[in-house]
This record gives sequence, C-alpha cells and structure tokens, in this order.
Amino acid sequence: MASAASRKSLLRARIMDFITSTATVPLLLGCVGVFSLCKLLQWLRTRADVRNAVVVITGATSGLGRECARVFHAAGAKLVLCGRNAKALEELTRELAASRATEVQTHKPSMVTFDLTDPGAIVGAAAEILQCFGYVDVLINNAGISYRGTIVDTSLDVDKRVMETNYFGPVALTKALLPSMIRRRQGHVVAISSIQGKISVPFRSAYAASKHATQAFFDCLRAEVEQHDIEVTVVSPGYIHTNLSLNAVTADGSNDGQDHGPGPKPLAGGPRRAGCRGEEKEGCGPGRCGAFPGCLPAHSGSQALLQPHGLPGQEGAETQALLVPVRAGGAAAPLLHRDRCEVTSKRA
Ligand SMILES: NC(=O)C1=CN([C@@H]2O[C@H](COP(=O)(O)OP(=O)(O)OC[C@H]3O[C@@H](n4cnc5c(N)ncnc54)[C@H](OP(=O)(O)O)[C@@H]3O)[C@@H](O)[C@H]2O)C=CC1
Ligand SMILES: CCCCCCCCCCCCCCCC(=O)OCC(=O)COP(=O)(O)O
Repeated sequence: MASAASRKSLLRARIMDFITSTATVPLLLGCVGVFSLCKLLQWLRTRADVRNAVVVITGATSGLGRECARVFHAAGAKLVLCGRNAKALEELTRELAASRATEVQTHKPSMVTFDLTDPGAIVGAAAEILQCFGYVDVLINNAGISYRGTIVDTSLDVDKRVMETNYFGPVALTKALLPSMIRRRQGHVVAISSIQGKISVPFRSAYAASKHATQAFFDCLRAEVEQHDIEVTVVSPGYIHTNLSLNAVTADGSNDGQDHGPGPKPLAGGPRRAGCRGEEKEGCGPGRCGAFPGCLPAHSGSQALLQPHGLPGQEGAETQALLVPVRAGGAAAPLLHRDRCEVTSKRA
C-alpha cells in the first residue's frame, strides 16, 4: 500500500515538474497554434468564394432553391435560374438585381424555363443552360414535389409523376450537362435529396422512393465521375418550412392545398416532433406522431434532423449561417445548414 502511495506521489510530482517546466508553455502554444490554423483553413475552405462560378439551380422560384439563388448571387456566382414559371423567375431576377450590394461583384442571372417532367424539354433546356455562360460549374438539382397518400389508394400515374419530377428529371438534366463537365474536367453536381432518401416514412411512399433512388443514382455517379475530377454531393435535409408541403400531390394526383409540414410558426415552447403541427393533438405523443403514426421514436439521436426549421430570414426561423460547402472547381459556397442535414460527398 505504502509503495503504491509513494509511486502515486512520485507520479504527481513528475507531472507537476513537467507542467512547470519551460517546455510546457511553448508546447501548449504550439498546439493552440496548430489547432487555430486548422480551424482557419477549415473556415477559409467554407468561405472560399464562388465568384464567377456558373451555378445552375433548378426549382429556383421557391423555398430552398430561391434561398440558394440569393446566397450564390450574393457570393458573386453567375446564376442560371431554372423553373416552370417564367414570371416567378423574372421576379426573382429583379429581386436579386435590386438586392443590397455585397463586397463581391454580382452578375445578372440568366433564366431557363422548363418542366422536369418533360424529357424532351430537358434536352433543349440543357442546351439553353450551356448557352448562358458556355459551361456549368455547379448544377444544383433542387426542384421537387412532395406526395402524401396510402399506397393502396395511389394511382400509378401519381407514383410516376413524383418519380419524374424528383428522380428522372434531375437524372436527365444531369446526363445532359455531364459531357460538358467531363470535357472541362471540372464540375460539381449536387442533388437535394431528403432524410426520406435514407429512411422510408409511411404515407410518403412515392416521395421516399424518389429520394432513395436519387441517393443511389448520385452515389453511383460520384464513383463514376471521380476520374474526371467531377464532384457529386447529395444533400439530405430534414424538415424546412417551404411551399413543399402545400404543393404536395395526393393519392389521386390532386393537391389538397394543405400544409401538412412542420408549419411556419416560431418554435415557441421548444421544438415540435417531426410531422406534428406545433400544437399537441391526438396521435402525437412519445413514439407516435399524427403524420407518421408509430414510426417516430420520441427521443432519438436524429431529433436535430427532425425539428422543423425555416430558411434564413423567415419569421421564427433559425438563421444560423453555418453552411455546407459546395465547391465549384476548388472554390466553395454555402448551401444549407450542415447540422440540419446529412451530406454525402467525398470530401464533405
Ligand atoms: N422543405 C423540406 O422540408 C425539404 C425539402 N427537400 C427537398 O428540397 C427540394 C426543394 O424543395 P422546397 O424548396 O422545400 O420546395 P418548394 O415547393 O418551395 O420548391 C420546389 C421547387 O421545385 C419546382 N418544381 C416542382 N415541380 C417541378 C417541375 N415539374 N419542373 C420544374 N420545377 C419544378 C417548383 O417550381 P414551381 O414554382 O413551378 O412549382 C419550386 O421552384 C425538393 O427536392 C425537396 O424534396 C428535402 C428535404 C426537406
Ligand atoms: C434511431 C433513430 C431513428 C430515427 C427515425 C426517425 C425517422 C423519421 C423520418 C422522418 C423524416 C422526415 C424528414 C422530412 C424531410 C422531407 O423531405 O420533408 C418533406 C416534407 O416536409 C414534405 O412535407 P409533407 O407534409 O408533404 O410530407
């Protein structure tokens, strides 16, 4: 016992000697220096600009796409804004042009109007996109629709429509733009998927299937085009309050005009459970939720992904600016809040 105690005090004395020795302070400073340098490099990488990078955004008229447009425009990217609604695209272009000047030079965005469910239109649109600036650095496949319904009641046409919008459209557009990227040995393809591309949720079959397919396709693409120096990123957000829920198609293909999503209100009283609409209601409880009965563990490690959040600037939204880097030929730009979505990317 005595020898163990003396060994302990000897060890303590040695530790104290080491701490008070002259080498400790430089060592500590060195560690802090290396740590700070790493942090600085990390920060520089995420801040590295997309000035002059040609960034194509589908579904730019609303929600995430619109927000991406604002962020990339302010960062000095040359935008090609895509959507179905020419008027909405024009309005966005005007809004961007009128936006407050940033420290970087901004560019007047171009617009290309097409419907992702029309394969013929996509081929023409890709040619138009390439004509805008001659090449594409970043393609953000963002446009998409939501779906709600039971499998048994849902017509196959609805399944097809969701797949065409969320999967075949982005696939076709990517295929049409890839050869140009490959020729230049430069490009970054981004697919906005969803947590539902990883987890299947009842009453969302077509949507979850389209996002699972998206994840798989773009994972394959990443492996195939790495040799051409092209990067591929799949972004899988949790709930964000946009028009997605409001525009969802239902089993018969109609739109019920209802926002079943997490809702626009501030997260008063703390986060809601996924799918619950702010107020407690029948069906929402630990491990259960009105929207997804029985499928949500009340307290899981995934809660951060499930808490609804808004886009920057939305009332009640969390406006943290921690952003996922989307790199354009060695540059980087912000896209989405990293803590709120999973990102599959070789270097992310
Ligand atoms: N909001 C959320 O909680 C989450 C969203 N996502 C994904 O983010 C992406 C963007 O969604 P979000 O911003 O929320 O939704 P919004 O409904 O706000 O925006 C969707 C955009 O896609 C466009 N779009 C829809 N259908 C077509 C089509 N057939 N052809 C061309 N454009 C079309 C819409 O254009 P138009 O104005 O013409 O309808 C609109 O610009 C989607 O892929 C979605 O699945 C992923 C996870 C969570
Ligand atoms: C061990 C931990 C397991 C945790 C499992 C939780 C599984 C719950 C998955 C729920 C995913 C919700 C993410 C939603 C992201 C998304 O794409 O949202 C789309 C919409 O919000 C569309 O709205 P709608 O109301 O039309 O569904």
